[in-house]
Amino acid sequence: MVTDSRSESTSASITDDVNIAFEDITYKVRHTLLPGGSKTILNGVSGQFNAGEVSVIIGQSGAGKSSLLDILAGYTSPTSGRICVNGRLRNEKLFRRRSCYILQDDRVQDMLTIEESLKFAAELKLGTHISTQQKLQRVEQIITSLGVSRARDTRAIDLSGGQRKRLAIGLELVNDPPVMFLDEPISGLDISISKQLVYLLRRLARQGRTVVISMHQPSATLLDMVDRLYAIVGGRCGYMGAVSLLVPFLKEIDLICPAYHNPVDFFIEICNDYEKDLENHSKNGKDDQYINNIFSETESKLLSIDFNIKEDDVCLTTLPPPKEDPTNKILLALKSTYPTTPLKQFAILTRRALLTVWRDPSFTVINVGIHCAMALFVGLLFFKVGEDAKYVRDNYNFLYFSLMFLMFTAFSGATVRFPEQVPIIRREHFNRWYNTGAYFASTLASILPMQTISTLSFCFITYFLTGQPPEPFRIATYSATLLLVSYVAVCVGLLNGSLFTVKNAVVFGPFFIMPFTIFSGFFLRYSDAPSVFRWIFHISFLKHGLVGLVISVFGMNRPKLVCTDIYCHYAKPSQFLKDCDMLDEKFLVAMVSLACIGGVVITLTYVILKIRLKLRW
Ligand SMILES: Nc1ncnc2c1ncn2[C@@H]1O[C@H](COP(=O)(O)OP(=O)(O)OP(=O)(O)O)[C@@H](O)[C@H]1O
Repeated sequence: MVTDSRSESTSASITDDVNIAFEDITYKVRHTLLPGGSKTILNGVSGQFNAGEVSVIIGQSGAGKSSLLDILAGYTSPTSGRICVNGRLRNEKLFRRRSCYILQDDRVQDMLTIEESLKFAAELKLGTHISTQQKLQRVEQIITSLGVSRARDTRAIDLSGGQRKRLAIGLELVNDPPVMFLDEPISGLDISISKQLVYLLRRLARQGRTVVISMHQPSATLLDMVDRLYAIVGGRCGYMGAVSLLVPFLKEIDLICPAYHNPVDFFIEICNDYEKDLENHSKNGKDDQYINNIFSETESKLLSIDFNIKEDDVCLTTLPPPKEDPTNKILLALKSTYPTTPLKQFAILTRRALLTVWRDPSFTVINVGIHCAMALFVGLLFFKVGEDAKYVRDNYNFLYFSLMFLMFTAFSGATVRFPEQVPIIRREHFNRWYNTGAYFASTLASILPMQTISTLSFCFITYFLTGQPPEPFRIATYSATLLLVSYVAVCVGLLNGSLFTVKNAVVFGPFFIMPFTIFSGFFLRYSDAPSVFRWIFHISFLKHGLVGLVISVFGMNRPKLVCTDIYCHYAKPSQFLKDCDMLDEKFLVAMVSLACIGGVVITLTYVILKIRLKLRW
């Protein structure tokens, strides 16, 4: 029956069917740590979704539709139960290679246009067995099929809610997966776009894909394009079968749907009152007698209805499968989960991130502008303090302020980076666009150039305005120190952002930075600190930064300074180094320490991001 129904497909069919069956799925969540503090979301539900069909999960809000979809897509694990693919226990890794999950959250890259987003997706998600020409053709087909041709050059930030939703769907259609899960894909779309979208999904299903969609309450027009209904009532199955058999099913338990009434509307209205009867009658999803004539019914209905949809506007051809033997399951399971190599992923993601950064004025013009404006202000405030021994203390204050300013700007800019991106990364990573390492490296590669420009602008303006020694070697060490400090601050900001949401990251930010500030050596010298706290100086990147700056300006055998007063205590720079507890400090050691702290923070951030994506927290 499945094969017959595919004859309407205009293009080649998917070669291997993926039929999904699930049995006794229970899903519980803990809302408190106290005993008994768990809530059962799904209660022993069973059912099956087949290739070639459009299956729709319906139910009231909070019934458990998204939870079931999350479990079927492999996004969350059930507390108990079995999921089988083509009659055998599902292999998660293999399944993820062949499926995509379009979540309810439709966040996309705001600074990219529809066409750019789709092209980046095609580059990342389609392997080398697809030519560039085919990739572009695919992008064109998706733009036309989703009805977004007129907005193709509009940045996502300026799209309407419905257009963003369609873009989010289009991004996952790029690689032509055999199994598609879509959570509420038509919410926020008008009826004509909803029809076009469901019709597209139906055509994709007819090419042999397994399409499972969750919807609140599909309208009668949409129902005509649906093959299988799976109704959830309070975490249990209330019906599984053909749309046309829902009314007879209800009649068997004396629930009569009024004539000319949408049966799904009727079902949703009465389901709460008859929860137990519905569960018993459908055997919690185990009864398959209502799925017998799914196709013949819906096909005949559909052919008799004018959908007012232009066939050519809703068409996606199937893509050639990768050159691998799909029957060799062991080899496939061992192979990388991603269609492109990590290096290629890194290159594409870096290009995408740089384009995004370049288009976001807060990261370019404003960032550099603020650094230059602040450098001019500070430079004038501490004008020429570096030339006179009388102002050595002021010069020291200037050095510390520079350190703090660059640290804070770098830290706060990086802090919001991950929390803003996590919903997007989570979706893309789950749908196997790229691995965490490639994404992480591309984030660093896209932040550091802008950080370098901003920091160096600040460095050079202040260095000359404050009258520091015009010696190339000192300029180089001074700039290198500030650059390294700002890079480490970026890493600490990323670490903070990898742990929290935007709000919490901003609240916790100062707590992250405070220990480094107190133990920087500016407020409290190493030798004056209680010995129990001294180790913190060694891990404070600000301490090593301050050492680097002070040595650059006052160290490295700097000759006696000019003194315009009767007496200058710090005319000899070595006296100042002694009083700062820095006489024995080495510039190189400070730089190596900074690099090591940066390395540790980067590694920690990467591990946390990886865990966060794995646990989907
Ligand atoms: N982690 C969780 N902790 C506590 N309750 C949860 C958790 N996840 C889901 N729930 C609850 O489980 C129920 C089912 O949630 P689910 O999102 O699956 O419903 P839904 O049918 O998709 O609803 P909607 O159509 O409104 O999206 C809801 O009452 C929800 O509050």
